[in-house]
Amino acid sequence: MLSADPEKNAREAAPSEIPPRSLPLSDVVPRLALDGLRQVYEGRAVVDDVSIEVAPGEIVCLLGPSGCGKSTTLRIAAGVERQDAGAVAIDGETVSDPRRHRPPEARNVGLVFQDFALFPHLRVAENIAFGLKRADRAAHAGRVDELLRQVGLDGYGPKYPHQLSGGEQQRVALARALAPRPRVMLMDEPFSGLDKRLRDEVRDEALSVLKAEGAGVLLVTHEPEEAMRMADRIALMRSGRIVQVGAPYHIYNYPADRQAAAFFSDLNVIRARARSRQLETPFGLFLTPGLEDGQEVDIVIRPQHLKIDPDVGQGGPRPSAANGAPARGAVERARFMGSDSLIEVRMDHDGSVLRATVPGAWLPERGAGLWLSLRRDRCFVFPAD
Ligand SMILES: Nc1ncnc2c1ncn2[C@@H]1O[C@H](COP(=O)(O)OP(=O)(O)OP(=O)(O)O)[C@@H](O)[C@H]1O
Repeated sequence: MLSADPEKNAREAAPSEIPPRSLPLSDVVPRLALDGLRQVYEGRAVVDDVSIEVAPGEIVCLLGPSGCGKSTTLRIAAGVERQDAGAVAIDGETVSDPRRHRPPEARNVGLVFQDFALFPHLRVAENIAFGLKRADRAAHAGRVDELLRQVGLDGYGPKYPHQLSGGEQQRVALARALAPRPRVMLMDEPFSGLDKRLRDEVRDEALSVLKAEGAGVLLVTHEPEEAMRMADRIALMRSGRIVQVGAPYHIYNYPADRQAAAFFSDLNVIRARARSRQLETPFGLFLTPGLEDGQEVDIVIRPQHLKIDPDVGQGGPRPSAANGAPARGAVERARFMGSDSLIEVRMDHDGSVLRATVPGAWLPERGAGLWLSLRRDRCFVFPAD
């Protein structure tokens, strides 16, 4: 039975699919703990009561649209900005609150920010060695070579920054931040300047090194796919607040609200009104015992979760508990997208267009009849916008 609580729907629909959530263990002191951070600019709270913990060896991605406060949160964690309220602790020790403020260089954090700056007059190897403590520099002559290899820049040590592309410079900045083996690594879109193949390689290598060393990584990105690929946990931000935290699987499959769902993919939305504890729709009944009579809701489903059956003139597939009843429509447009095909279907019952994706290449003719069904275990029901 569906309720307006998507987590409850999901739990009831597919309990065996839910993996354990990778929350930090409560008896482990977090590498980084942000507690009730708040920052106000020009009368607007751009960071509003943000709390999150990063465990040793954990990668947490702050994910959200442009301007939602991700970078400001990271800058406060680094100490390059002072918060109006809240506290930052590293390995259990408070390094900043409204009364105290330890500067960034005294926090044992690695920083990789968008506006990274290399020393132009120093060679690549010297730039990286700068990240090592003075005493370590001589003792770890091989460390610079190891770091260069990790970021895919073997042999670049003698070059100067101006001889490098933007992406190469970015990787030198990453190596410099990795050099002192920081306990906390703060990264703001650190791989954005790299092309896809290189980005995957450098990212996987850098993050596995950080994980192996037990660092806590807080990483900012606005790309959902990147966050899903990298994160142990994603903290979804909107308008200065964290709206949901969880493992990528959890955030994707059990979004907190419609906007959270929309952040990861296109959505189909079917508006309905509750009556006698159910929703009557062209796709069959949805039982919604938790809804009041008259409440308007949106039934939301991702394009890849619609079930498609070609109309072969026999009235469509039989209704079932898993998929409800099918509704008929006609192909408006079909496009090949690379790994899958996107089919836009104009529905007979109300002329609305629903989008469905199928793996591989399938391009039915415009006007071809199709039956669409909504997989009940993949539907979310949210209060109407
Ligand atoms: N020093 C500042 N003074 C005034 N407003 C600021 C300042 N720094 C940031 N802002 C505003 O605070 C909001 C949050 O900015 P922030 O850089 O944290 O967002 P973001 O989520 O990292 O965005 P993006 O992904 O575009 O980098 C934005 O509206 C920004 O314009």
